[in-house]
Amino acid sequence: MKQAFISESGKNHQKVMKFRRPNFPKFQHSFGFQSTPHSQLIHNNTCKNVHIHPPITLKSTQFNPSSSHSRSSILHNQVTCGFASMMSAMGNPTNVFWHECAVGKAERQNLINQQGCVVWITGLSGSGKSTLACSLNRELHSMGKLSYVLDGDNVRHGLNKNLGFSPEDRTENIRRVGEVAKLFADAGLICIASLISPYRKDRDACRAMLTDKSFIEVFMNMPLELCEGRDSKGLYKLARAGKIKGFTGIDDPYEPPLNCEIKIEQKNGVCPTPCDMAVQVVSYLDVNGFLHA
Ligand SMILES: Nc1ncnc2c1ncn2[C@@H]1O[C@H](COP(=O)(O)OS(=O)(=O)O)[C@@H](OP(=O)(O)O)[C@H]1O
Ligand SMILES: Nc1ncnc2c1ncn2[C@@H]1O[C@H](COP(=O)(O)OP(=O)(O)O)[C@@H](O)[C@H]1O
Repeated sequence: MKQAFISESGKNHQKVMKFRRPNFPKFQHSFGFQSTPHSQLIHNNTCKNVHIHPPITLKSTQFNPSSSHSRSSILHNQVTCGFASMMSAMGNPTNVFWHECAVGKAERQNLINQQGCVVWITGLSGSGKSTLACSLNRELHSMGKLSYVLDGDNVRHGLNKNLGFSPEDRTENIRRVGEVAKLFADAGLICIASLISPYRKDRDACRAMLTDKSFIEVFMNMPLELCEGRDSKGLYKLARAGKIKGFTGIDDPYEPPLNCEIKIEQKNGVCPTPCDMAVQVVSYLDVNGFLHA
């Protein structure tokens, strides 16, 4: 049987994966793993990353790394499997293989003495996302830490300039930024992504792209009245006048995070300064070991 099936077995994306292939009779495992909601089936000639809980060890006899027909690498509790016989997941290209390089994320991180991660800032327009992103970027820079900002507004001038604000376009906007952020994190950088990212499922999909707690969701928990009062771009006014349709917080929903790592909010009706907001995030990064390799 030239297929690898992944079947649902329980809640929260816990699934059972069974590999069946005549050339590898021993390679027939069932284990729970986290994956994206879309990954049901691995198709021919593709590779797939799965996050294994708990970590497992696969004997090398189960794979033949020198064979052009099979390939596998195991990093911590993440297994990368590539099988010529597998069939690709939804919409994935066929005949595409994963290429591993000699210099990996760990080496890059050692070089710059930090750990790659994604700081994902979400919140209403006007909640202070860009302000925090820039302030955090500056703070990290002054500490000798390498970071890069992916700002929703800016990315929409280039990579995502073909996207609007329909739910589908927002989902695609966030997916692309999530993928780019993942690459930056793999490069060893602290990637600061600042987007409204109003839908929980889209943010969760970005979280699922990363492993080992390196997705840090920061919720700008500012009341709509404050954001609207700021209205630095005049967009709320236009939205209230019906001149912009589907504006987040007015006639398009914002779904607040349920389990974010960091919440930035007012205290006694006073908003923290940009510097204080950045310090809050920096101390999280420090305590959680991201500021050293
Ligand atoms: N309909 C509608 N809803 C919300 N925001 C709108 C809209 N139209 C334009 N803008 C401007 O686009 C900026 C948000 O872009 P994002 O890429 O962060 O949005 S999203 O994550 O895809 O929802 C957002 O920037 P910020 O104010 O910095 O959040 C707005 O300036
Ligand atoms: N902590 C803060 N204290 C005071 N003003 C702020 C703060 N954060 C943001 N602002 C102001 O609010 C407005 C919107 O901030 P911005 O960072 O552009 O929000 P967003 O990126 O979420 O749209 C700007 O004029 C900015 O100067």
